Amino acid sequence: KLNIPSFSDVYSDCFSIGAAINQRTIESSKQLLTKHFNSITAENDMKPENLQPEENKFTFEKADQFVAFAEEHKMKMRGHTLVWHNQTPDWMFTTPDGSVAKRDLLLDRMQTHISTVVGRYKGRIHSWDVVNEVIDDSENLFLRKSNYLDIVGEDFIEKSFRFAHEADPKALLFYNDYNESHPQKRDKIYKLVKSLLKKDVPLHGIGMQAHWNLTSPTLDNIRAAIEKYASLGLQIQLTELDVSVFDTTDRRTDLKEPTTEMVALQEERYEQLFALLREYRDVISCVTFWGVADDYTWLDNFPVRGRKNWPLLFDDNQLPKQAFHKITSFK
Ligand SMILES: Oc1ccccc1CN[C@@H]1C=C[C@@H](O)[C@H](O)[C@H]1O
Repeated sequence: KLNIPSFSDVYSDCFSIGAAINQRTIESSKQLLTKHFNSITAENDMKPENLQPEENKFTFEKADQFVAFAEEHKMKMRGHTLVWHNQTPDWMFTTPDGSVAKRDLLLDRMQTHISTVVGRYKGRIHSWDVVNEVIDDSENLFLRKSNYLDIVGEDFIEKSFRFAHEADPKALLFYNDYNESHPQKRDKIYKLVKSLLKKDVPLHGIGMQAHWNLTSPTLDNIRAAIEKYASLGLQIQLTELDVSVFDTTDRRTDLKEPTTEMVALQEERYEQLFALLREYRDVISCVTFWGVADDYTWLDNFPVRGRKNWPLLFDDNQLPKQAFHKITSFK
């Protein structure tokens, strides 16, 4: 049996190695988690709808369990996420009589949510995805249209960071987004973050979600994005890495397992990606995968519900793929 090295040990002088977890995988992948990872993120259980499902009714049991697990196993914890247009309950934007909330009410609720959540885990959560996905994917729009933008206005973003910083001045605060290596979106993320830094907003890093596939984004575009974000003097983290075996337009549903060509391409892709990430180890502080092993990935339901995917470094029997061996034997 191959002697399998610890992923996070091999990368200890590069960056932390993280994984998104949920109630099921914290048990089913416990061995892999404690051996290979030194950072965890709650995949869904620390999103607004799961922490404050009703106004002033906070449900912290699961988050408490994950934070305790991280501390027990000397892992860092990433808080995901405080302000996001998705997975946020409707009450946040609605007055008690059912009309649309106004600016001051929503700002109060944002401050309550952020200060209660960040305050509860003060000194225990190393970094927060304070704001998630506010840049629009279309060419002619800067900020994504959302309830936050419509009701509060553009300053909902800086307010979010200031609320979080007040609640835990030591936590590292991140702006997090996907398609972050596409030149156009990259430039808009850069513009937003630069404008926040100019206003002395407490923002310490950029989260590149890194939901990638076998061909996109190109290594050149990833390199250019890392360079551009690093030029702001911020730390960079990959926060949701997976390498889908399907490209964004491929809706095929016939496969019961990845083709041999997909396996070979994914192996090559992971080897190239980690060679590039190691080159930028001075600015990259953590690489978090959006899952542990192929036996559970959000991509089994996105963008095609019920379509199996095999995006991670451990297969659906929780065994390391050849790609794992390739990226842990560079020394
Ligand atoms: O790749 C995307 C394409 C369209 C919308 C969102 C995303 C990524 N959005 C991420 C994915 C999964 C969720 O669990 C994360 O919280 C979210 O940040």
